[in-house]
Amino acid sequence: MIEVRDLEKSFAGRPVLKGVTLTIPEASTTCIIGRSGSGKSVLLKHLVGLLKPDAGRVIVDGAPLDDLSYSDLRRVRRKFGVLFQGGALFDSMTAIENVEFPLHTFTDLNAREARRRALECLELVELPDMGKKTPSELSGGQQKRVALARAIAIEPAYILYDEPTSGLDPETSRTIDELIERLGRELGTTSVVISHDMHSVLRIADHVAFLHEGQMHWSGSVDDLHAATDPTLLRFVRANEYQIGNPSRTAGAASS
Ligand SMILES: Nc1ncnc2c1ncn2[C@@H]1O[C@H](COP(=O)(O)OP(=O)(O)OP(=O)(O)O)[C@@H](O)[C@H]1O
Repeated sequence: MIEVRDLEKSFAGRPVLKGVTLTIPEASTTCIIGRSGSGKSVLLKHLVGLLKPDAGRVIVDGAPLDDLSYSDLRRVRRKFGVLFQGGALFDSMTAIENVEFPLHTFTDLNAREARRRALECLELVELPDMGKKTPSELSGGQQKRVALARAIAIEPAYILYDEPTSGLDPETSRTIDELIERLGRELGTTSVVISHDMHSVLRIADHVAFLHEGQMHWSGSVDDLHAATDPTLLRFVRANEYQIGNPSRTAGAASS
């Protein structure tokens, strides 16, 4: 479980997170939604200790990140796979080398074992034959899948996704959503997904957290979301061309 308590972060005196509190339960998918610039990526980076809060804390499986030594923090980071916005693959490496990278960094696997595990991961994301290609030879959707294979390579307990479907067409987005759902189910991971795409959120989320003006304005289950009456939340959802609380539209979205 990840607990975020009263998290505050400013950049150059400008507050981005103004006391964010959130609990991310295990073995489920939490989607963080919010307007562009509301601080979603900044929040995500705090979860894995890539940014240090000005105040407040992040507690991962009972361990407060701010109290950890470098080696303990490294051990906690080993629990995370991260799919950054844009995939962030290394252009100079082939797909399989990208997937092997965290295995060489975080595990004691030898070259042959790392290769075998990387191949397994490419199979899990249904790209078994793409290992020798470089990122520039892959489509946007394939790049995301390779990045996903890299994120799951070390068998993380948590996978963080920063807008995994941005820039993809609806069909490819759906494939990525299905993959996120399947990997969560099969690997038993806890997923945290930042998304603008309400169709995607409604497909994959167990819990939804709405970040607004630096604060966790609303959070609840998907059922709660359908029953929500909070005007700020509804404005955001409607601005994203989604109608909640309407089963026929929801059913259509789930199968579109
Ligand atoms: N390292 C940084 N230095 C200075 N400002 C930053 C830094 N990281 C983020 N910011 C600022 O913090 C604010 C929130 O950024 P963040 O990337 O978290 O937004 P977001 O909600 O993820 O937006 P989007 O949906 O567009 O990706 C922005 O104004 C951004 O410019």
